[in-house]
Amino acid sequence: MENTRRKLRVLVCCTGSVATIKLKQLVEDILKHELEVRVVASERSQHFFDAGELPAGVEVFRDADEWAMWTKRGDPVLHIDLGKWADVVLVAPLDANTLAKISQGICDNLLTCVIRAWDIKKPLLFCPAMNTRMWEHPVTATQISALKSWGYIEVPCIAKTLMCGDTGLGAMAELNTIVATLLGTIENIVV
Ligand SMILES: CC(C)(CO)[C@@H](O)C(=O)NCCC(=O)N/C=C\S
Repeated sequence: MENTRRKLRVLVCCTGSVATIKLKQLVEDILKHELEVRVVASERSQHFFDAGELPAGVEVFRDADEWAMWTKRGDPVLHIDLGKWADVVLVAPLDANTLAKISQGICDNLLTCVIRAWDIKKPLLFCPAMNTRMWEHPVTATQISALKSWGYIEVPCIAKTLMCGDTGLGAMAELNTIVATLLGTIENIVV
């Protein structure tokens, strides 16, 4: 009896942290595990990666795609359709701005609209990444707690010498940690 189940679908959402320079490697690492990947890129995240360098077949969705696709009743509503498509959302990296927006329910771009409309019965993992000074500001812990209160799964940041030369917490978790947490989260999903 061949396996009639489809591959699990991972929606990787990337934001405007410099850690988005690791997106290509992250997607490649996820694809090693019989998973399907699509990417939602915020406008600022595009400064840190080249969509043309991602593995073939990995579609990247941007704010403009939402408006190009919907013009009249019956047209697809991208942020809803992407949420229905995905079995799991992985926000990697989650920058300070998007953390704040998600924690308050702000939805002013494709990425935050997908998350605002997310079915919280399905898993959502987030990988904070920001400068140490941002990480240590008390507002951060408040916002992280809000996301965890909804059942979202944090892949905690780690201490490194950051791109600006500061040394401390705020670096995105290592890719192997992110992928291991993802696999552990989805291993019991049956589609
Ligand atoms: C970029 C990378 C992955 C290199 O190892 C690491 O420094 C990191 O996760 N930085 C994210 C923190 C950040 O956004 N800093 C912004 C200003 S310092």
